Amino acid sequence: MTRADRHAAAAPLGSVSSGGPGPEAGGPAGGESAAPLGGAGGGPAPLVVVMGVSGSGKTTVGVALGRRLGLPFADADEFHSAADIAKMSRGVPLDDGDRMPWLRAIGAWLAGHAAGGAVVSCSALKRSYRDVLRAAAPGVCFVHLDGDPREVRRRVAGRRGHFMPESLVDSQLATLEPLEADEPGIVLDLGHGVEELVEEYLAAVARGGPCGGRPGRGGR
Ligand SMILES: Nc1ncnc2c1ncn2[C@@H]1O[C@H](COP(=O)(O)OP(=O)(O)O)[C@@H](O)[C@H]1O
Ligand SMILES: O=C(O)[C@H](O)[C@@H](O)[C@H](O)[C@H](O)COP(=O)(O)O
Repeated sequence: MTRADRHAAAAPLGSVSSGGPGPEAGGPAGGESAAPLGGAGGGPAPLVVVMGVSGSGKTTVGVALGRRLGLPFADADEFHSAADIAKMSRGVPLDDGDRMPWLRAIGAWLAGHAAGGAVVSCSALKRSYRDVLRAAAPGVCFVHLDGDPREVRRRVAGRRGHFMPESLVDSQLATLEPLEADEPGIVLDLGHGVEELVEEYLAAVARGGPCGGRPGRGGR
């Protein structure tokens, strides 16, 4: 049993506190009005990765999006090994070698949910990391929460009970590679309200944008 599985067994539904709900903790991500929306125009169910640096709001928005879409939610934090968590807790950024098995595990989770749709929050900072996720789950759409680094630092500094120190935000920002034109996804302003961001995602889908059908519509 992985750390993620163990967490999932005990995790509450729909929590957005440190770590958030683990893989499979979601089932459908809770919520009163959790009607599965499916893909735009009756297309495939959404398979969404909410990406961005630590503190951008991935977990919070991912939970809200999963709830709104009526889809399972998983937080990539729950796929980290204990060694990864210890390393970040010491203020040492993960490297590619640390991240690859983690990304493959998240990709496997996405692949397992490709038919019904799902939402994952995962930093997915580099193109090469997103390539790993896309290789496992070709229909995935990335929702990048981007914006003011000062707001990101403020959020991480104010967050309690999370292993990620504020000192690692600069490394996260330096590592971040924005979505490229051929990567299906959208960019949203992390400074907007959570429900506003959910609405912005839904509006982008309704417009038939990059996440409006899958796979493979590039551009934004
Ligand atoms: N859109 C938002 N507006 C205001 N605060 C937010 C928003 N999204 C997240 N937060 C807050 O910012 C902090 C970091 O959010 P979190 O979802 O843990 O980010 P991440 O998963 O990207 O590290 C949390 O305290 C959360 O409540
Ligand atoms: O690739 C990484 O270095 C980590 O995955 C990192 O990006 C992630 O952000 C941490 O797990 C902190 O968790 P939060 O992003 O939820 O703050």
